[in-house]
Amino acid sequence: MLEFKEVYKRYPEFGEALHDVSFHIGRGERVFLTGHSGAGKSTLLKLVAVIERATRGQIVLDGRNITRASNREIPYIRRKLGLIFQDYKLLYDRSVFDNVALPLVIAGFNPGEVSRRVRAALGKVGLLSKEKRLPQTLSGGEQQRVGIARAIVHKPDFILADEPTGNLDPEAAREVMDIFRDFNDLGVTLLIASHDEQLISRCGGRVLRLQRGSLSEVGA
Ligand SMILES: Nc1ncnc2c1ncn2[C@@H]1O[C@H](COP(=O)(O)OP(=O)(O)OP(=O)(O)O)[C@@H](O)[C@H]1O
Repeated sequence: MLEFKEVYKRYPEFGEALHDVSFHIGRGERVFLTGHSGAGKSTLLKLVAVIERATRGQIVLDGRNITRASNREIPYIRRKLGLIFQDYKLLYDRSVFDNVALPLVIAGFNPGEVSRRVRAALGKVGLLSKEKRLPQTLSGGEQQRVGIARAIVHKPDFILADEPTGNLDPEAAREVMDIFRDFNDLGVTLLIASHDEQLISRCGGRVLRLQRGSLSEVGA
C-alpha cells in the first residue's frame, strides 16, 4: 500500500526533517506514527499526501511512484486518501452537511449522490441528527467527527490522520479512535500520527517511532 525507500526531507529554512526513512505499510494495516514534538511526524504525512516533496528517496503508494508526481497527478493521488488534521480545518460559515459535501461538490458529483454519500458518512460518525448545525455549535469531539466524515465521504482506502485527538478530552479521543478502528475493521488502511502513547497502546497496532527525523522503531 505504502512504501518509503531511503527518504530524506530537508526544509531550506530548517535543515533535515526526515533522515533515511524506510518502511512498508500493507493494505488494511493499522499503524501509528509517534515521536517527540518536531520529530517529523507531520512532515512524513505531508509527503504521502504530496503537500511537501521528498528531497531524496522514493515513495510508492499503491504501486505507483509518487515522489515526483506532477501537479496534474496530485488530485488522483489524494482521491485515494482521507486526510484528518488536529485542528479539524472546517468551514465555520457552512453547515455540517455542507462541510462534508464539499469534496464531492468539487469532484462534480450530482446532488442526489452527494446527499446519499454525505448522509452515509455522517451516519458512520454518529452525526446524522446534526447535519444542519454550524460547526461552532458542536463540541470538539463532534467537530473532529465532522472532519472524519469529510475525509471518508469519497471512500478512500487509506486514512492519514495528524494528531486527530490532540485537542480532545480522553473520552472524545477514545470515541474518535473507535471510529478509526471501525474503518480499519472494514479494510481501510490507517496511518495515525500521535504522541499519546496511552491511546496508542489501548488501540493496538504497529508503531513507527520517529526520533529527530530518523525511524528508531518499525516493529509491532
Ligand atoms: N515548512 C517548514 N519549513 C521549515 N521547517 C519546517 C517546516 N515544516 C516543519 N519544519 C521543521 O521540521 C521539523 C519537523 O516538523 P514536523 O512538523 O514534521 O514535526 P512533528 O513531529 O509533526 O511535530 P509536532 O508533534 O510538534 O507537530 C520541525 O523542527 C519543524 O520546525
